[in-house]
Amino acid sequence: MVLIWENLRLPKLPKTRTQDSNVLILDERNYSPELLLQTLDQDCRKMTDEQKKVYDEILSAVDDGIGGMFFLDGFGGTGKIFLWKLLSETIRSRGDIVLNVASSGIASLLLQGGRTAHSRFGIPLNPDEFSSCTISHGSDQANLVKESSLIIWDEAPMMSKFCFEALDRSLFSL
Ligand SMILES: Nc1ncnc2c1ncn2[C@@H]1O[C@H](COP(=O)(O)OP(=O)(O)OP(=O)(O)O)[C@@H](O)[C@H]1O
Repeated sequence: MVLIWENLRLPKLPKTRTQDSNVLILDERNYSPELLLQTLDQDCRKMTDEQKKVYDEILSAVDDGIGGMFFLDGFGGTGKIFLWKLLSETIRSRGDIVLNVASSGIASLLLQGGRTAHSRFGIPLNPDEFSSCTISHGSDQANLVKESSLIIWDEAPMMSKFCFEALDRSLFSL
């Protein structure tokens, strides 16, 4: 007997992706697009002209895939976290990944899905000019970073420059 597979109405299995078993990636993609779009719709209208300019510039760098680094400075209460929230919601509503990190545990609590930069990237506690992060090539943590479209680092100037250099060095080797 010959079975013609096309004629058997078997359910189609979803395409498997290499990252489907990475719980860190699954966790970062576990946001409801419908809920995100609902709050986005309201909050996007509230943006000031200055916030909109920053939002557009960062988002177009993400969309164009050109990469880049942006430093946003402003007095307390001028809406930096408000902007991080909008950027995160926009990118997450598309099913893409944003890594929200902060220099301190307290600051990370204000970010959606926030973690300390030390914990997210495995930055050593006392870095020097030769330090690298503990994140290793091929690990779930490394694949999460590679899959991410944007990293938001709140209160970045609170950290030693060696932390950024360690991360930069490590990202090159992933
Ligand atoms: N365009 C806006 N429309 C309405 N509310 C806003 C807007 N921008 C900021 N806010 C609100 O103002 C308050 C302060 O904003 P936010 O916490 O984002 O400031 P911040 O610059 O991150 O402050 P800090 O540096 O102290 O952490 C928040 O309640 C935020 O929701």
